[in-house]
Amino acid sequence: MSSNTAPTTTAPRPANTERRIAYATTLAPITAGILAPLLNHDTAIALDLAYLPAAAFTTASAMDWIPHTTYQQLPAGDILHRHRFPAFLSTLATGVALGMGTFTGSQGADALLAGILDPLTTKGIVSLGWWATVALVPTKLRRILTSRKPRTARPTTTSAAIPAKPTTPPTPQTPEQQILHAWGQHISHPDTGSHRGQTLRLRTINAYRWQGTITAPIGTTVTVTKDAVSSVYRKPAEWIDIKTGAHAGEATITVNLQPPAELDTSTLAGAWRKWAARNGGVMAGTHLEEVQPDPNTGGEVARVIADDTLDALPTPNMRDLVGALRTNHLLLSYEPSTNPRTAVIRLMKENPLRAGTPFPGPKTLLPSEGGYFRIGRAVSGRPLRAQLLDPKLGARHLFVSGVTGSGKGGVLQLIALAAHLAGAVIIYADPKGSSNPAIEKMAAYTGLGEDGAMGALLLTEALVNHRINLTGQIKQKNFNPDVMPHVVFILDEASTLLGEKATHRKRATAAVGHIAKKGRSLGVSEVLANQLLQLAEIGGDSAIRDNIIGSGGVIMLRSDSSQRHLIDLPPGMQTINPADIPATWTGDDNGTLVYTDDIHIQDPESTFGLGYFMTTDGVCAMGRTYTLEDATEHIDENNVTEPFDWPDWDNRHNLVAALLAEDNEDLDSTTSTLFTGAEATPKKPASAKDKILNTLQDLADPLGIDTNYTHKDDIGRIAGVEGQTLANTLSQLVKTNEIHRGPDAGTYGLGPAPTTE
Ligand SMILES: Nc1ncnc2c1ncn2[C@@H]1O[C@H](COP(=O)(O)OP(=O)(O)OP(=O)(O)O)[C@@H](O)[C@H]1O
Repeated sequence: MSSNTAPTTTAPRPANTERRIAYATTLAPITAGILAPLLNHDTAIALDLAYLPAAAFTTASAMDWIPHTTYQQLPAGDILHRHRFPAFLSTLATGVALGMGTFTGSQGADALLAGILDPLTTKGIVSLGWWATVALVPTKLRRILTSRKPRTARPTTTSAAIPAKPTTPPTPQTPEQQILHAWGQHISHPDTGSHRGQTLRLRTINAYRWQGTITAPIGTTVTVTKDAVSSVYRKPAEWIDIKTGAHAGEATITVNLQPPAELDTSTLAGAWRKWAARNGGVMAGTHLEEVQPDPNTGGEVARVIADDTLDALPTPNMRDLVGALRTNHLLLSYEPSTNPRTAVIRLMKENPLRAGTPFPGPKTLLPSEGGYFRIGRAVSGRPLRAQLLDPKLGARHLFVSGVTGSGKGGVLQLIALAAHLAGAVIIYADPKGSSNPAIEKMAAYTGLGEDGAMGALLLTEALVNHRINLTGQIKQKNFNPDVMPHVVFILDEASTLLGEKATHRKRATAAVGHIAKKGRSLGVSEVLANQLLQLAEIGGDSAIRDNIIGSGGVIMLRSDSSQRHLIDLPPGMQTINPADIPATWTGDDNGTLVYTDDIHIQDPESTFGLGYFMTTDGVCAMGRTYTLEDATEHIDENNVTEPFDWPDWDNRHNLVAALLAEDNEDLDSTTSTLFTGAEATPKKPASAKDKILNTLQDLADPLGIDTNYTHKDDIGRIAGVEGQTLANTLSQLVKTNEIHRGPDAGTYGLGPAPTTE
């Protein structure tokens, strides 16, 4: 739909009227010249007097001094206006003829009319000038004088013409015409408009609103105001929106014909505009697009877009945004996207996560081509996915944080089940004791309690060391699951081993850091769960946090607000605050102020599993894990994968015992406060180092003169230390000069290597 300035079509006029006026205008001077000498004195004076106002009118008309409203009042005012210049010439010539005829009689009139025949005289020159003026009149009016077609007054535009006095009802018939007419009359009209020459082109019109484009004359800008439009169309100014168009001389206009949704604060659009996006508001400089109902939540969802004045959306303080939209944290979801100018806002009536999503079955945990499995649902309905093995990059790590009861165990169980179903080896360390029996059923090795968990950790580290050697030998650069199975090491309550007061802190920190660093290409994933993300809780080693979270991401369940400052949250997600998640779904602040015994208090439902999921899947969203209290029914205990690439696996229990003993020995040498006295000292198993040194001492020359060398196989057999542990311990003892290599390959002797002089 398009139109220019309001076409104000005048009523059809009898065709001859204009022609008659043209003839009269043309013939008036000649008629005056012929008749004037014949008039008696009184008639001549009356005619002269009548001439004066007519002359004044045509002169003023020719000079454009007469207001258009005056023409509108006159019969055939539009014709008078259109032919004002020939009318002026005709009046001029008529005045001269009238003057000559009435004041000098027939002699003067003859001289004026016939003087042209004697052009070289003064009267001839005057006559020539008069005839030239007279001749100019029909020349100007020739189109009308020669026209044979009945002529109707042509439609005119208000920017160029004067609306004629209507002879038929002038009201435009269609809504479009009415809008354009009113615009042409009151806004763009070249003489009377409030914003002259600023024309309107309509684009759309319906029962709710009309929209169009305002164009200013070249070289000027659009200055039409909402107030001006409001006054013309009798609509409140806040129903009207005027925005800059493609260039300074253009603007787009929307006039709502009924209260727009943006003004109704019970809608998302209204609340956003009035409270969130207001000047100085939490989301000033933004607007909503694609606002639509959200069947999942009974509320509304929309895209938040940065206005042209902003480069990127501001990062809202969620508390402010929740307040601005008059809602609560559990009913508002704000999801930024990778595009810094857009985000998704969801204002819910009912949080669909409250009801929880029952675990849909093992197939949801099977990895996609890219290694992603589903562990829950985001508030948008999108599945929440995590990844432990990337087909190209290798193993991924994960961090799960949340206060006690927030559902970390539930997340770990789902992750373990995904690993189990995918045929991965699970090594499970649970310092709390048996807090997740289902995971134990899936694990190839489980270490319970503090020491047990430490053993599982050291076992995983030894496996990583084995794979470092193995991949070096077979020259394998990237992880290949056909050569070695994927391993998932799960450490719950990590601070028990890594926290400031943890007994095994130093050793455990080194091991966790080592696995986090080397695990990717060796196919060993590390999944840590802890209440807090603070460095003090994870060995004081930022590399651990960075390597784990930077690898597979973090799942932040309900926690305290400081946690979000500890990691680099994805762009835009600085808004999230795990402390905003309440412990229960009922937390109505608008509840009763005064309680009596008969007031029913609803039992609260836990928000376990509810949190922010920031995994490598690219979305960072509020979501909740599937409801799965116990995974046992989905576990195949006869199908628990073991690390077939590691020969020492069969000896894992001895190995763990030796590694723990070694660690305890180190602890002993540095810690004297662990035990209160000699009587209280528990008998610890000897470490591999002790066993080897004792063996070599037993085999040494009793006189201490010669050095006896023993083959490592014999040392291992006598000391009861095997495989990798034997090799590692021997090389460690050589390094510390407690033993040295013998002249024959694979033999060792006690003490530092003898000096050769
Ligand atoms: N995904 C889930 N499905 C069903 N129930 C769950 C789920 N997650 C948690 N729960 C319920 O919430 C309770 C507490 O969860 P969970 O033990 O996982 O919390 P946590 O964060 O590990 O706590 P803690 O640190 O004290 O061990 C569970 O005993 C279980 O009843």
